[in-house]
Amino acid sequence: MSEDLLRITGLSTRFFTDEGQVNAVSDLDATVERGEVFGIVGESGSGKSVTALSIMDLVESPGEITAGSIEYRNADLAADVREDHPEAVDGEFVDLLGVTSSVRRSLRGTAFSMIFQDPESSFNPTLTIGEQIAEAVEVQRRASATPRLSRGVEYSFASLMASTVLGSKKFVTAESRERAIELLELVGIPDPVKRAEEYPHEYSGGMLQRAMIAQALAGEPDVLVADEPTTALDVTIQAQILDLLADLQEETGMTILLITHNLGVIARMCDRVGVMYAGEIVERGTLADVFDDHVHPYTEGLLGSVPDLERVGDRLRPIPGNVPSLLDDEMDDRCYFADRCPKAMDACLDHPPSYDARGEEHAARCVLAEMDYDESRALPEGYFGEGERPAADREAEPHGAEIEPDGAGGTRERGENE
Ligand SMILES: Nc1ncnc2c1ncn2[C@@H]1O[C@H](COP(=O)(O)OP(=O)(O)OP(=O)(O)O)[C@@H](O)[C@H]1O
Ligand code: NI
Repeated sequence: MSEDLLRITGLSTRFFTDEGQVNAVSDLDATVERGEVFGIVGESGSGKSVTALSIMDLVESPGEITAGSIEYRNADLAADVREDHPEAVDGEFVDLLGVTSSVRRSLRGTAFSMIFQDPESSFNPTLTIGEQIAEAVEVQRRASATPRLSRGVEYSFASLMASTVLGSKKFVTAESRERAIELLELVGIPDPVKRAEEYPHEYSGGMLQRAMIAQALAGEPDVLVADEPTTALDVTIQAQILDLLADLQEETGMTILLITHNLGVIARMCDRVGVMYAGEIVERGTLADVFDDHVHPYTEGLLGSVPDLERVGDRLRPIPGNVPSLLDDEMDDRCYFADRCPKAMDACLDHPPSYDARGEEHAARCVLAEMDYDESRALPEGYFGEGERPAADREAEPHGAEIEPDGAGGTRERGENE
């Protein structure tokens, strides 16, 4: 039996901009089990990256987590923080939103690591790859050698030393350099001893992506958050990087939160998936729940836009209509998908809660989880403005959505996880 590693409840993240309040993530619930690959999929602007940044505690001003809890199961951490933050501890779980930012910082790298679409941004062009990975190893070793609650201080002191006093070359021990070479080997960099001496610009995109994964693994994290890790790569390299992530997951037992706009990648990699729309998870469950037994017409639309998971290079047919504005002032209190939904009914004018659906952990924010579609209750054509809502029986002009196939997905059988 698997156990929950992360329990996210009612998470909301807002950006307080000059244009108004942007509801980037709203009342999001999800659980992630230890050792699984949990996918988050959705159109551009649906809040996938902000969800990841919220988990990593990397949301920057004017953004702010305004509600919810992110509970992380870690018995040692629970024991460490119980005295100072009893209200944040529930058995082995610690609510990360209830502890100090220095505790949060101490978890970055050791408990949670993140990789991004563009690896250039996570390397310094003036240092060799080997040095930078060794530095990450060093920082994590020092962090785990000190009591957790003082780590925040140790961290900033360490990075100050690294950057200004000693220069990172001297800061890094021979042991850390060796570990860096092992990590490069682990992620499949050929001739790692030699490649460790090279600079980021000497690496190809795929190799740099591998190096970033090595850097993220330096602290042996429990959870690797991968935000569109292969989107910028060509198809063959994408497939190789996904295979690498799957292998690493199997070897190390780490948990992966994989963010992608590509359903093929989800089908190939994930155990369970959350579908995001307008800052909410609108449907979540196992691959079988979501691919074969979905409730939400948005999920249906996304899947309908994948012509055939086995075929590479087909253009997708995007869901007609536009992604909604996330400006608080412009969000009506209704189902946010109703204006694009072919099955919108009067009941959809109330904002739906997350309903249990047929599978055990299958949930959907859609009244169709509770009732059948009833044509006599359908909202009239043009209810949300002329031409915005496609009628169920006609095809509207595709525009707006940006879900693209890139061929890296699709080799894994659906239903494998049933
Ligand atoms: N720094 C910021 N300031 C204001 N709004 C922001 C900021 N960062 C993100 N947002 C808003 O939050 C919403 C969600 O963005 P997010 O980046 O999470 O989308 P996404 O699903 O990751 O999209 P993509 O697939 O394009 O990466 C968007 O409306 C975006 O404009
Ligand atoms: Ni994103």
